[in-house]
Amino acid sequence: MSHNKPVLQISNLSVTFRNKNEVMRALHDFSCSLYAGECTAVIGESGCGKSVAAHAILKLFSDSTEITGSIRFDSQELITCSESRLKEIRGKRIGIIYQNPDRSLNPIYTIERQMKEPLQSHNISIPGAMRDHILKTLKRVGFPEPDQAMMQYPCQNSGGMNQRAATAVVLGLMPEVIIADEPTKGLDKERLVDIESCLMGIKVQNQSLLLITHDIPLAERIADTLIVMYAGQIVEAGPADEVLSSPLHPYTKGLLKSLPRNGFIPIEGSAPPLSSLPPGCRFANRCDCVTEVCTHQCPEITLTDTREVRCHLC
Ligand SMILES: Nc1ncnc2c1ncn2[C@@H]1O[C@H](COP(=O)(O)OP(=O)(O)OP(=O)(O)O)[C@@H](O)[C@H]1O
Ligand code: NI
Repeated sequence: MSHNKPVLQISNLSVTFRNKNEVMRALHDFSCSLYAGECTAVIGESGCGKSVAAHAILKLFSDSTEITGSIRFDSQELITCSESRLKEIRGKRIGIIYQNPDRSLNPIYTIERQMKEPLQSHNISIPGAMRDHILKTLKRVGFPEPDQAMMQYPCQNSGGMNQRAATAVVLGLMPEVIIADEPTKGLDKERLVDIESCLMGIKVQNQSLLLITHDIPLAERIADTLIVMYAGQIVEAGPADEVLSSPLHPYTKGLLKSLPRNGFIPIEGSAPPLSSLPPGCRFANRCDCVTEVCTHQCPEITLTDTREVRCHLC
């Protein structure tokens, strides 16, 4: 894949939460580059830090959370830029579809108003009528009768409808980068097809998509690049087709074996708690290939041609 300059370049992004008695590094040295017209998907089991990575890009944490590393966007460094500058970027230039749509919808606004207000507050002018733009965007996310959908309040909708309405709010702003945190969660089969074509549409419109998902077949169909995370770290990354057809890391291999088409074989055991991580490889206690070095030395990421992998044995 030949690449131009990335739209968003993330290097060594780390996030540490500090509560009263606990310091927890939920994300450790996360790096990736997002390109216009391409999708990067992030997979990994629950609690591995996918949403933390997504939220860190827009610094959506309280002040007690430490975020380090670098996020370059349009020649700006988001890690150090002011809150007022970030407010201009959030939504308008980098949009996020939250895992939980309740977070993005206002219960006392109709869907039309939810979509209109951010466009107005960001001074985004729409060629043609605003109403047409809203109707078109609602149709894109799978509302067959968008003129009715725009009159609804969130409490009148199902969870899946609100998930799609929240997606429409984000897409309506036409950001250059869209972060979608499990956008297909809780949707029935028919709506899954709508959202999938809508996600493909993001690429077609030359926007960049960071897709967080548990749905590996979906990632396989949409993603150009695949990132596999485990216990707060990237363990493998590379072109999606290569990672899925010839996985290098034992965790990626395990994830693929757990797919129904590959025999539904789960990975035994569970990931270590982020508050007390082992000194060696974080996957060592579940790895079939574990060796002496794995238990006491944390592997660094190594680059092999187009691939990245964090394993002593690869
Ligand atoms: N604001 C926060 N304060 C403290 N800990 C947090 C906060 N947000 C997330 N965490 C912790 O960070 C870890 C990673 O959480 P995260 O939500 O990123 O997981 P995930 O990979 O998105 O999982 P899922 O697939 O279930 O959504 C978890 O242990 C979670 O409890
Ligand atoms: Ni999540």
